[in-house]
Amino acid sequence: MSRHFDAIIIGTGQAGPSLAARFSDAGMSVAIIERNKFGGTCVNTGCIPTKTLVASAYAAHVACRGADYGFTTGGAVQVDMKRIKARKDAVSGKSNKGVEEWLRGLKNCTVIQGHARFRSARTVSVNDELLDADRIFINVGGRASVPELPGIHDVPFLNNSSMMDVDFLPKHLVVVGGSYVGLEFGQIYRRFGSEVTVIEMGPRLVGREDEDVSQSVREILEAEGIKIRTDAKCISLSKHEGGIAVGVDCEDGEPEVIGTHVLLAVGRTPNTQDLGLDQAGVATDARGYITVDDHLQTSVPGIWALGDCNGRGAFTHTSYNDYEIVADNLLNGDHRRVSDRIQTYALYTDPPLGRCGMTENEVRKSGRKALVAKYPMSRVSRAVEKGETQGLIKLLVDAETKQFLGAAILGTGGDEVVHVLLDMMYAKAPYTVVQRAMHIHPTVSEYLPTILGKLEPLK
Ligand SMILES: Cc1cc2nc3c(=O)[nH]c(=O)nc-3n(C[C@H](O)[C@H](O)[C@H](O)COP(=O)(O)OP(=O)(O)OC[C@H]3O[C@@H](n4cnc5c(N)ncnc54)[C@H](O)[C@@H]3O)c2cc1C
Ligand SMILES: NC(=O)c1ccc[n+]([C@@H]2O[C@H](COP(=O)([O-])OP(=O)(O)OC[C@H]3O[C@@H](n4cnc5c(N)ncnc54)[C@H](O)[C@@H]3O)[C@@H](O)[C@H]2O)c1
Repeated sequence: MSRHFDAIIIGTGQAGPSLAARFSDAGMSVAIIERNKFGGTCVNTGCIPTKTLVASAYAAHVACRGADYGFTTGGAVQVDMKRIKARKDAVSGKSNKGVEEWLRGLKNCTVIQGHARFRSARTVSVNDELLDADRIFINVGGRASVPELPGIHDVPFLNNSSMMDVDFLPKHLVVVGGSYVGLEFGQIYRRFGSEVTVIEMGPRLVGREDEDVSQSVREILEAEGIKIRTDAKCISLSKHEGGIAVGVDCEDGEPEVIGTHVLLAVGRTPNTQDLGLDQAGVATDARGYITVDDHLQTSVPGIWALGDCNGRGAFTHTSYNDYEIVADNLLNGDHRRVSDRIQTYALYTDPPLGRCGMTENEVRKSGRKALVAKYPMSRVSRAVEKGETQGLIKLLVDAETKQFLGAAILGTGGDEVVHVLLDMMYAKAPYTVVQRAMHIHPTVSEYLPTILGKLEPLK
């Protein structure tokens, strides 16, 4: 005998809990299953704890720059890693508790802790119990990838989850992977006082971005004393009397980096291998991501996949947007589609990189006629006043429609300012709307009309 629900949700990431609440409000009976911590990656080992650490690192960095602003701290800035971790744990813990209490308080929702596994297209097992529903929603997220690097089984290494337990200052943190996870943690620990080396196998950091953006990010990190090794074609790990030796095999520089700790930040793997997807007939791609259509339905009618596990996004906002699409389509008879959303994200180094739409490289590849304008942050007066002049602004516009194609804002406030451009893209408005708008002084946004005045054909 199985227990029947109108809907079963597997995982409490960034889509599952909101979906449970919407269904519960609509009078549907819902079972939501979580095998680990409520709130998933973002809440416990991702966005929330890392951005809390970014804030501590920023405060320490500004304190170290006291002389630039006209104050002294009465000695060298000392970080207390136990207190930094306690602050991070408090912020993250509050959110984790909030998700659990919210779910347990929903009137038509049954919260079950345990590992869920499909037994058929309509049945799921958890803790030796069978549940069934006509609609099942998968929100199982992902975990840090562990590539089969030579020596990987011989040495200890950290990932984004185990980094959450670090309450000491690594003497020399070697970060393998020069993208979101690696660069955010790398800068955080450099600002806390660790020696940091980032090793990236590609030719540049944040390889999805344009060359000028990658180069600018690199200069910002190097200026803080982070060592960067790109083109590390053959990475290996081995024990060393000084800690761990990371073989880098770069085109230039030392062939080995000796660190006390290694952080692996080389991408994510979806949590789909132990879900019994074959029992339900749900298809995955070669990398284990659940294949979905434009409405997020899987290969099996009645089963949807939301968040990182569907490979259609890898951010909290894409997972939350998946929830909005599914809920609006099912409950409001809407026809929302994944393909209607515009790519956007931020890299939370300091200064941050705010991005929306296409990169310059992507625009070139698309072959369309475009206009581009670039402007250094050092000429933005708000940045000068704040003493935070690193970075650049780049705007891309379609030459014929005059609509924005994309933007990169690497600089103070870049994660917020980019929304001006993003919303114009959703509105399909021409760039002249922004150019004629009056903005507040002194802000980074007030420069957008000036920068748009410098648009020229993309060569
Ligand atoms: C270090 C780091 C920093 C990040 N920072 C940002 C950021 O600043 N901004 C941003 O937008 N994104 C960020 N991300 C990405 C973001 O965390 C994820 O995209 C987001 O959490 C979406 O996850 P999700 O909803 O797919 O599921 P998740 O949050 O991964 O949750 C899935 C849940 O399902 C549970 N589960 C899995 N399998 C089962 C099963 N069989 N049975 C029961 N439960 C199961 C898991 O325990 C987990 O709780 C960051 C990620 C990392 C790693
Ligand atoms: N600010 C944010 O929104 C944020 C922050 C952190 C993480 N995230 C999410 O988490 C996901 C994972 O981030 P990530 O940085 O781990 O992965 P990623 O896929 O963004 O980057 C992995 C990096 O590691 C490199 N790499 C891969 N294998 C390697 C190897 N064997 N040796 C050396 N380098 C190697 C890649 O070239 C790439 O630069 C991202 O896709 C992102 O969506 C988002």
